[in-house]
Amino acid sequence: MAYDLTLSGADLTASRLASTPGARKVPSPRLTQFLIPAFLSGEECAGLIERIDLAVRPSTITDFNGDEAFRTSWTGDLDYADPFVQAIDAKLCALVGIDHRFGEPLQGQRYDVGQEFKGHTDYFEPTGVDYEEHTWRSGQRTWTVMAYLNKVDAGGGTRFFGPDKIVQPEPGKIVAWNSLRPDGTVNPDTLHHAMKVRKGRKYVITKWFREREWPWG
Ligand SMILES: O=C(O)CCC(=O)C(=O)O
Ligand SMILES: [Fe+2]
Repeated sequence: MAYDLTLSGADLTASRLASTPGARKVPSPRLTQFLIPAFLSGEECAGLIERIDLAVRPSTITDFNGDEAFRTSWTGDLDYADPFVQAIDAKLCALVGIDHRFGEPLQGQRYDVGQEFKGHTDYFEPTGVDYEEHTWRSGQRTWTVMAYLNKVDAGGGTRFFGPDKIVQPEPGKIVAWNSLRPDGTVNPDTLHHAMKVRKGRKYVITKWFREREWPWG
């Protein structure tokens, strides 16, 4: 069997996403990004929401910039020992074709009315004071796979500044992008803002992949 050795791991993930039924590539030369409607079922979304609500703590950020209102949401860590969580994790890893070992533990985020996560990138800023601490073991973040779990009554879109596009929450919808450029450097065009929820609540899960293995137990 012949392999095309000119394809990178990122290319393989992109082609895998592109061939997923219903997937759409965002037509921007500035970043590699895909949208997939209703990838998670209603049952999967409901089970995740229930678990996030049980686990919430105030969200944190790296490289604090002095703005106390920068990320005002809730984070709920999802327990990989839970077979339900494990199945969702496996589904997301299979979607991008990246081994589970390269992913961080799945996180949930909840935004109540007025909560947001202002403009940020998911990669660790190479010039940031926290860079070494966050990357020495598993390396930089590569792909982000995020799923919206519910319909938000008003607000709560994710604005991407590279393509200047707002992705609206819809139950089970995936937005996935690569934080790195083809040469492996970070891509500032992946800057995004989880906009304030105006009415209702918003739930998402985020799965971040790394260059090297995550220290799973
Ligand atoms: O909730 C969103 O729309 C985006 C979340 C996000 O950007 C993050 O958790 O890094
Ligand atoms: Fe983000």
